[in-house]
Amino acid sequence: MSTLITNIAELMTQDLEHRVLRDAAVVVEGERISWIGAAADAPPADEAVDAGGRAMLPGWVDSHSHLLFAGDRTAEFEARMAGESYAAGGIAVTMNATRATSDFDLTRLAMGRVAEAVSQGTTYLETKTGYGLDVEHEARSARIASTIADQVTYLGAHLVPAGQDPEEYTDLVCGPMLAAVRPYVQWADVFCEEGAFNAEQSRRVLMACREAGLGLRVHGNQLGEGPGVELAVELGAASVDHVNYLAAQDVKALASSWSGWDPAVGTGERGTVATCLPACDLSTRQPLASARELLDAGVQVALASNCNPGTSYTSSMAFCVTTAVLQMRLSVHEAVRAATYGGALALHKEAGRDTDGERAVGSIAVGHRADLHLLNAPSATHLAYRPGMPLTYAVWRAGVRER
Ligand SMILES: N=CN[C@@H](CCC(=O)O)C(=O)O
Ligand SMILES: [Zn+2]
Repeated sequence: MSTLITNIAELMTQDLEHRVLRDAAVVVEGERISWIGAAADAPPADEAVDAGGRAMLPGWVDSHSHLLFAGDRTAEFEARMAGESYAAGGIAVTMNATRATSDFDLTRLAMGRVAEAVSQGTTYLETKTGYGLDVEHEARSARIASTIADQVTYLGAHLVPAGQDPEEYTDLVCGPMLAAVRPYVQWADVFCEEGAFNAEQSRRVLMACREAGLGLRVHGNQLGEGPGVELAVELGAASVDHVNYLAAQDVKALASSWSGWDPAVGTGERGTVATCLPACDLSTRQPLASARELLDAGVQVALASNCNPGTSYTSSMAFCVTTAVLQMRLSVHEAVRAATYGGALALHKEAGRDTDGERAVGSIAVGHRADLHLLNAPSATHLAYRPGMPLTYAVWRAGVRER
């Protein structure tokens, strides 16, 4: 079954050549893109969809979310808006609510969040464990996550539960908890921050997880300068996320991690993606991550929602893109790229890395997964020009029309 989507006013491909086509068309065959080009040259297909002069982008790739949770932290948010600072301790509130929720309800809640994200144009997403924090509940979160998300990250090292010895808990994370989640996860992450895990504990967790065959990610430099970025680069993590407080040597380390990468062809030795989480930064009243400086230094940047009940209770990638343009000084093209191709890069799913038989995501090109986002606007610029407007008009995920 093939579908021709024609009359696309602006097709922002986010491919390796950064092409933006005008008066374009796309043909979808099964779950992949089989043709793109000028609408006037489009081949026939089984069915046709008139895009009505709207703009099309790749579906958003949300490379950082925490969707396996129950409960609500409105009171903590209100306190923060009244001047309190964010602290890692709030995670325990969500841990208690999550543990007390049945498998059925936790699955239903997480599925609902995925549906919300997809209805806003997200077509590929990662999510994390991290609100179970014992062997049984981390394994349960990982198992449920593997049924609702495209990729799953083990975040047993999110917080040391009250009353537990930090070193003993770190042993648990590196040992029995890792073994229990291992069948369900591709990545491991650690919250390397004051009040969570120190550099030595973080290193221990990351090395054990790497030994177990997991790719690495780090929550780092969110609440102050710290060792997270340095550790992520040293251990070859795929991404370091938050990056609000960067010393000059952190930017340098991130940039040099990409020195063996050729962005024009998307090959070479990959570095550590800096993932910026602007919705979180606004909700925690942290300085917005310096995405402009990072891009100018040659770092590959992703934008992600960080959807979670504590610091960023939104899955709106459009909001992140809007903020990146209006407040972080990215161009619309750069912001959309960070929220599509950048996320794919952080998840090892970008063009050229189609090693496991699934199609590349985060860009529109022949052979890639047909993850398409049609805006109710003639150009992607409207994402910033009309902030907060519901601009998602249609979504295809792996070739299936979702909306
Ligand atoms: N910073 C660490 N973890 C989450 C927040 C977790 C929470 O407060 O529930 C984040 O990415 O912001
Ligand atoms: Zn997070």
